[in-house]
Amino acid sequence: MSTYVIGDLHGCHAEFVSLLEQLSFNPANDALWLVGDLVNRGPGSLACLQEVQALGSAARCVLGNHDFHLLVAARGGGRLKKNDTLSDILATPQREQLLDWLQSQPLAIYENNTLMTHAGVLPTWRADQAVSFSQEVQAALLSERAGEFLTQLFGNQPDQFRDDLEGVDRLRCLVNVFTRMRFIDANGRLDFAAKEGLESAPEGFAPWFQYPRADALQLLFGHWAALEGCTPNAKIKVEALDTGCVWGGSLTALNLESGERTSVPSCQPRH
Ligand SMILES: Nc1ncnc2c1ncn2[C@@H]1O[C@H](COP(=O)(O)OP(=O)(O)OP(=O)(O)OP(=O)(O)OC[C@H]2O[C@@H](n3cnc4c(N)ncnc43)[C@H](O)[C@@H]2O)[C@@H](O)[C@H]1O
Repeated sequence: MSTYVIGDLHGCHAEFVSLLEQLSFNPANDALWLVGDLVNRGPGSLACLQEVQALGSAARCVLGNHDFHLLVAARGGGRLKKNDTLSDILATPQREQLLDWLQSQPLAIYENNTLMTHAGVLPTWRADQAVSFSQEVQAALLSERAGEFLTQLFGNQPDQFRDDLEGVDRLRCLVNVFTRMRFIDANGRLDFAAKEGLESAPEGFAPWFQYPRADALQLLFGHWAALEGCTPNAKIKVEALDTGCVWGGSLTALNLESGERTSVPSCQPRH
């Protein structure tokens, strides 16, 4: 039995199928963890959602910012953007069932001293706190007022988590840490402007994984394609899994037991 962690699919269905074949993935014996952003930008968002859902309990995933973008577009009054590739999901007769499934996914998965989130966690958050914060957001997503929550979700403030934050401000801040974080300052304040490589760090900010932690937790994340799967000068045990498939890079799986990485090349044009 093997556990494979796969980076951002972003609708790259052909590459997903090819990677599972290369791994000889067997849902009866193996487990699949997905770091989120199953959909958008690539051509096969609907097929990716269907494929992951069809794997049943063999696949576990966390929500990414583009998964939230889909939920907000479908159920929170949001608008699609010019380059979004989500129309096939919004038009399919399976739409409500697929969205219900997506909306019920967590933002953090923790097992065997390993924590998976889409973008990362703040260095001050213990694993049990991250799981509890994920459960807070999940409770809002599963509540009767989920539509109202999705309507108010998007925004960049508050950009610094404090435990006394309440209501939708607290939830927005938690979602932004879990799904959008890249650079933070020494006080844990998030920057939302810089999206490229480490050279794009704003003054006084550093990648979240360059701050030390008090524990020896292993962190798994995707989201940051410009890292090309690397975490230079990391102060923690961490694996970056987004190798930019949708940007013409590759789709990568990490075998959690052996530490071995397997990649398949992208079918998308290089950006
Ligand atoms: N609470 C909330 N508030 C607001 N919005 C919310 C939200 N929750 C969810 N959202 C959603 O999140 C979006 C904003 O998220 P952001 O995280 O701010 O930005 P993004 O550009 O959408 O990031 P993406 O996830 O695509 O990252 P990637 O590294 O692939 O790509 C980033 C860049 O990297 C570049 N890149 C890729 N590969 C590279 C490489 N090898 N080298 C250099 N650059 C590379 C690409 O060109 C690209 O420009 C909003 O549009 C909204 O829909």
